[in-house]
Amino acid sequence: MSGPAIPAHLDAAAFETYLGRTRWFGGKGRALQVVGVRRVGTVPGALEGGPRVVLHLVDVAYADGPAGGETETYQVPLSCYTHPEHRLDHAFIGWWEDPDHGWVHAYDALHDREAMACWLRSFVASRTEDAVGDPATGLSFHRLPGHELDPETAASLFTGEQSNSSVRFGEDAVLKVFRKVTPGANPDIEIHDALTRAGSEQVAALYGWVQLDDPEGTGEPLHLAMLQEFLRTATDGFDLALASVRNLFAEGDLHAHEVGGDFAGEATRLGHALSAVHDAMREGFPTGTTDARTLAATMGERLDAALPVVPELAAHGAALREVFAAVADLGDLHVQRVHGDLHLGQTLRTTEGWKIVDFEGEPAKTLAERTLPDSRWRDVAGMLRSFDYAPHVVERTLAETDPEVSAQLSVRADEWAHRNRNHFLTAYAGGDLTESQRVLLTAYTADKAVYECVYETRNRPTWVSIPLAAVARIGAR
Ligand SMILES: Nc1ncnc2c1ncn2[C@@H]1O[C@H](COP(=O)(O)OP(=O)(O)O)[C@@H](O)[C@H]1O
Ligand SMILES: O=P(O)(O)O[C@H]1O[C@H](CO)[C@@H](O[C@H]2O[C@H](CO)[C@@H](O)[C@H](O)[C@H]2O)[C@H](O)[C@H]1O
Repeated sequence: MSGPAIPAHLDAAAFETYLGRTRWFGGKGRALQVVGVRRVGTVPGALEGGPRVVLHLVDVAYADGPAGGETETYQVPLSCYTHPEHRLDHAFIGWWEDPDHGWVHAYDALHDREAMACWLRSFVASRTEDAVGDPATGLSFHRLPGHELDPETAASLFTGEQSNSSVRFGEDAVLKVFRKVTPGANPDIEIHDALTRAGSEQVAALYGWVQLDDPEGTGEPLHLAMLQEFLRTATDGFDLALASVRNLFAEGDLHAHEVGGDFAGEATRLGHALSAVHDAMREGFPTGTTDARTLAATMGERLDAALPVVPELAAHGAALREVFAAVADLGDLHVQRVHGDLHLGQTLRTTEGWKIVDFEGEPAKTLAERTLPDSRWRDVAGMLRSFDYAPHVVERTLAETDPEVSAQLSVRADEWAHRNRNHFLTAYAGGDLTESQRVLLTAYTADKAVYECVYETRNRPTWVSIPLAAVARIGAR
């Protein structure tokens, strides 16, 4: 811990209020208590008259969590001024008197381009492979070889829905500041590092990262942020899929292959891209085998945990358990590092082809679970589920304005999903699947749909019908 103490009571209240207002805080809607605020370092590169950027870790406990149980830790970098900065009122966190600096007016630094310029200058100062930082706090900035940064590039915060916060520097680089942090190597950095060094064309190149050495005394570093290539020609894969579906729905009499916005070519290219990324991850990380019975049991346990949250799943419980039980007969399964939470929203179409982003895995899993080797078919199943979501999201949007939306539309939705799933799968597998692969893929798809039922119930309750319908279809096979 460094720097003068800030009155603890003032801190906790200010952070508690702010967390509840942000998009990225994972505990929204729960009764939270900030049980600790740690000042862990200052970003170098402050200019005379500019803000000091002070990194804070905020420990949060929940009234509905286990008493004395685990807390979550969120990163909140503060941009500190000696006077109010009204242009940052929307990101105001608190103000207090500091023994060393007098009155401090503190704002979420991600919203402040002056503060983000300090991060960029620190990366520029950290010459390739030679970290710059503060030995007193263990904070360090790291760079990979091969890319020059311009310290004058202006910063702007991404505005989309995110569980972290990303800032782009012009059209050159994007800095993702991790919000919920856990000691240990961050999988997004770890995988981008390996794939960038291997020359993969399917990911945005890693330029650098920020870490804190051993803040918890466990010997594990804490990864705070990742700097990578900004993909300036990128369009979100899910948005592209929605546009394709709308095209099909607008052409009442035409089939998917006859419509201008047909997605099948993109689905094929996505299949090839995922296969290449999987091959690169297999080369870059340890591989092994896992007993199929263990996997089947884990899927069953996930269903058990989902039932109290989504009681409608009970009607399909027996059928789902049969699907999982079939996996148990498959013997030893090949496992490797995978993406872990792949869907169309994690794919970006650029002029140079498809890129895959966000290798952090499913947000609800622990870091240890997210970094375990797994079957490649988990990611394939994630994509298949997304090909089901896209047409049904458009269908339900249309139904909101026109409750009489035709049954014909539902048939067309299935047609779109079926066509694109098939193109993706054929490209990924390079031909037909074996019987064992089919059994495994069906189980992973069912498992993902169960996960989605829980995810939607907690985050977008009106969407839960989409994965529930998929569960019913899988169960009815
Ligand atoms: N390298 C990049 N270049 C341009 N846009 C990107 C890049 N990486 C991610 N994005 C965009 O930012 C969004 C959020 O990124 P993501 O890694 O999914 O963040 P989070 O972990 O917060 O969900 C993505 O949906 C994508 O549209
Ligand atoms: O992107 P995240 O890592 O935050 O993933 C979570 O949120 C996703 C939604 O944004 C969720 O994805 C589900 O909805 C998508 C449409 O919005 C759909 O394409 C996916 O197939 C579906 O799973 C994801 O499951 C969740 O972990």
